[in-house]
Amino acid sequence: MSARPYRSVLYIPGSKERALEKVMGLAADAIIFDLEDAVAPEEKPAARALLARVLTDWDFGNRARIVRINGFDTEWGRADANAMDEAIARGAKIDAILIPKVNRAADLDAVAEAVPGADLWAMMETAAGMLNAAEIAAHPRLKGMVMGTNDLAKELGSRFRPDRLALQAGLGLCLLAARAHSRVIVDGVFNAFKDEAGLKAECEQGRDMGFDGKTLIHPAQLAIANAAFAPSQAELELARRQIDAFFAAKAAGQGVAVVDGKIVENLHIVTAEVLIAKAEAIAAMAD
Ligand SMILES: CC(C)(COP(=O)(O)OP(=O)(O)OC[C@H]1O[C@@H](n2cnc3c(N)ncnc32)[C@H](O)[C@@H]1OP(=O)(O)O)[C@@H](O)C(=O)NCCC(=O)NCCSC(=O)C[C@H](O)C(=O)O
Ligand SMILES: [Mg+2]
Repeated sequence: MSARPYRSVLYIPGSKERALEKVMGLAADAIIFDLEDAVAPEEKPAARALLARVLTDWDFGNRARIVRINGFDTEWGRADANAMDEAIARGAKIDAILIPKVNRAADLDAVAEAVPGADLWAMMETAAGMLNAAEIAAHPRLKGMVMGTNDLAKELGSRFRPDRLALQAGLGLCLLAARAHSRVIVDGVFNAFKDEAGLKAECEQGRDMGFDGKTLIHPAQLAIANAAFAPSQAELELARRQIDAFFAAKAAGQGVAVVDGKIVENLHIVTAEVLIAKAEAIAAMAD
């Protein structure tokens, strides 16, 4: 699990200078500067140049900066990677390059070579990607995975359902792969950006499954994701009581404590400590 919070990961089209300015005042834990699907083909060269400039000259604070490039099988992918590599050499702060439609681990190699100065993240959004999630997660340069639930639904031919039944197998496979290799993993976007109740429900589903956060498409979605993926006061209070009770039991020579009628063992203490560390990391983001 990552020490840095990734509750809210906001996509911004790399072509929209106004939105790029606006994000410097928004409470996003991470930003995906998009050169892929949010940017029209005729705008891609200008968006690439704009991103290289703003990532060098502007201060995006402590938000993680992730650039989604076009695939290397398109006419824009290599130029995107080269532009970001050159920007890094000039001092741009780019934490990671996000590669779309990753099908297998070997898809990461060419980007790893082209941009040696940034971590790699993978869009998990194809049927082949789901089946190869474990080898993708094991790639030595990979640090994070992002669910691309729109593309995945398109490939599967599945219909939208509030419970995301058709996507559950893929979400679960990617989550297993990410956790097996200690990678960050964030859930897909919720397209109906004016539907607050729907977003809240989907955030809570992703959180309960184990995702670190949710990718978002509009600033109005930030507060809901930040709240859903942060530990609540009640959870923190319980975690502290579990820790106190466990160490009191241990001092008395017992390996198990009971809190609120439930057993607390070593493994629950690890979970409680991770929760408290997450709350501290979130508080540090706000400083
Ligand atoms: C969805 C939008 C097209 C809506 O745009 P718009 O109608 O302009 O929204 P508003 O008028 O409500 O905007 C209000 C202000 O907020 C700023 N804004 C809007 N969106 C963003 C943003 N994403 N980041 C930062 N700031 C934003 C506007 O500039 C307005 O500011 P102001 O001028 O001060 O009033 C639009 O939100 C949008 O384009 N969203 C991003 C879409 C996107 O990135 N899509 C690609 C990623 S999703 C994807 O690809 C998923 C994956 O691959 C998969 O397969 O699932
Ligand atoms: Mg996609």
